[in-house]
Amino acid sequence: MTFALELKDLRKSFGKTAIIRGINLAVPQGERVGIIGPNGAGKSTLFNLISGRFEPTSGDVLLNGQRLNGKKPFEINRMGLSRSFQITNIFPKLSVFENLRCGVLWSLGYRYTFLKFLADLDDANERADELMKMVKLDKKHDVLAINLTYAEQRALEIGITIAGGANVILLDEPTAGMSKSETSRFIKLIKEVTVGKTLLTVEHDMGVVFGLADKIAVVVYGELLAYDTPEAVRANPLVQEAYLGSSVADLQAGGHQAC
Ligand SMILES: Nc1ncnc2c1ncn2[C@@H]1O[C@H](COP(=O)(O)OP(=O)(O)OP(=O)(O)O)[C@@H](O)[C@H]1O
Repeated sequence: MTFALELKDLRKSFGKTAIIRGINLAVPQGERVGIIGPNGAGKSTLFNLISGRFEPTSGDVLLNGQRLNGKKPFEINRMGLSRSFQITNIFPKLSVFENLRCGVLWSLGYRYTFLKFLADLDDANERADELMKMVKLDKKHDVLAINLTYAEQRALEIGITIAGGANVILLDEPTAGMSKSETSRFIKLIKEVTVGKTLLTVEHDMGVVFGLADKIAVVVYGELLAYDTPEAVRANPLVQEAYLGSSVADLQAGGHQAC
């Protein structure tokens, strides 16, 4: 079976310090995975290894069965993996529509060839319109990104992240900074726009993780402590032990406190 994403004995050290210590994980197409773990456990490092920002010290990352080792982030993106970077993908002085069209053109591999640009433009306009509806920003067509609310900017960012049709999507704390009601609307939106896609999120808010993920990967001290359904993870004594103090109650409740 080919998995959408596979990590094989993945390791990363900075100097002599081992941060990721032999992670094995196989994620089937269409599964939504929440990555949780105490502060400093290695979650961001893991994301950076998967998206090609860091080169593994040893081990493999496979995307749709293809080894990613040595590939640059933009090459990995073209192979079907897209990562959001909390607003930084957005051009503040472009409109919602223009931002999404840029995302589409970039994903089409548009390389400033004027004739190719013209040929692609109709398709790109159509796709940008479709994305705008998907992320519920169709009423904001001409609004400059800088003038959107924070939650709308995050929605635009998701639109740009999925613009190229990548089948594996990585989201860093997608609801960080949102109010409770914005958060639940946003979880619904993420679920809608990622139907059929493989989704990985790094998230501190347990309410978001338990609301979004089919499976939860628990990373502790650079190792995968558990990879299971939210119910099984919540009941796992090893996981509870890793989350000392109030976070145990939080885990059990699947509440909205940060871990
Ligand atoms: N580029 C780097 N060079 C050296 N050490 C690093 C580097 N990046 C991360 N680390 C170290 O690796 C460890 C894991 O960091 P990482 O950011 O991956 O953890 P995390 O689980 O995402 O933490 P948090 O939940 O606090 O964001 C930390 O001790 C951090 O200091």
